[in-house]
Amino acid sequence: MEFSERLIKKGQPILKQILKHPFVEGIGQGDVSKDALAFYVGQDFNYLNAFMKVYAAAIQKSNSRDQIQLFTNQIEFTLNSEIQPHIDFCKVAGIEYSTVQNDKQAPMTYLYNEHMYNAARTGDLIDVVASMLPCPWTYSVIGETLIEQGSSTESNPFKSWIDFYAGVNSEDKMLSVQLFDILDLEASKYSDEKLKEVEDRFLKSCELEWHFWDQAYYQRDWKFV
Ligand SMILES: Cc1ncc(CO)c(N)n1
Repeated sequence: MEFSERLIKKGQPILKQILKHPFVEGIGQGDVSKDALAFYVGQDFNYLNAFMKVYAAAIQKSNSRDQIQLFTNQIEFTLNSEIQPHIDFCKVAGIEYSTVQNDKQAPMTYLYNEHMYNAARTGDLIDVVASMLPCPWTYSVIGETLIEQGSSTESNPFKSWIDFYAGVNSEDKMLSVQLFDILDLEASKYSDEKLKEVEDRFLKSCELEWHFWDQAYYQRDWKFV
């Protein structure tokens, strides 16, 4: 079995939980609380800033110009295109995008960002890519699944959000395929023991995706700090 197949297989139980999460189901049903949406966008703005910096680490660790090109395109996409889904959520929440851009990192955002930075600091390209992949992977599956479920209707206020991650995500989907290809290419260089570590980084990021939705749904912030 290819390394990527193994990760996709092991990630299925978490992916299923993500698809069942009330925030994600709420997007499908066109019904998520304004507080949850505002909290999500503030945290996701922060997360995507970290995500772009981790792409920069992936560039440092790249082995070819094709890889450098891929990561460069992705930074550009995150910076200039991925603001659209944030604007979609802000519109439904009835807030200005600028009002959440200085929100402090909540605990799970901190954990997820630090988890990626750890891979950037201590790992090789394979560690960095494994920690980043659940981001495009889970969102492309969310988008596709919501489309398949018939949720992208004119009356759903999240239509544009769903279409972005399902359709534009032909781009996101292609991206996850390309990133899985990098993992397979790199995996051949490493021992089973090392690949177990890489798998752990990947699965932790999958779980952190679930926590990210959950944190925003319940607006869980630091309690004492
Ligand atoms: C936390 C998180 N994961 C994935 C994506 C998709 O890029 C996003 N915007 N935020």
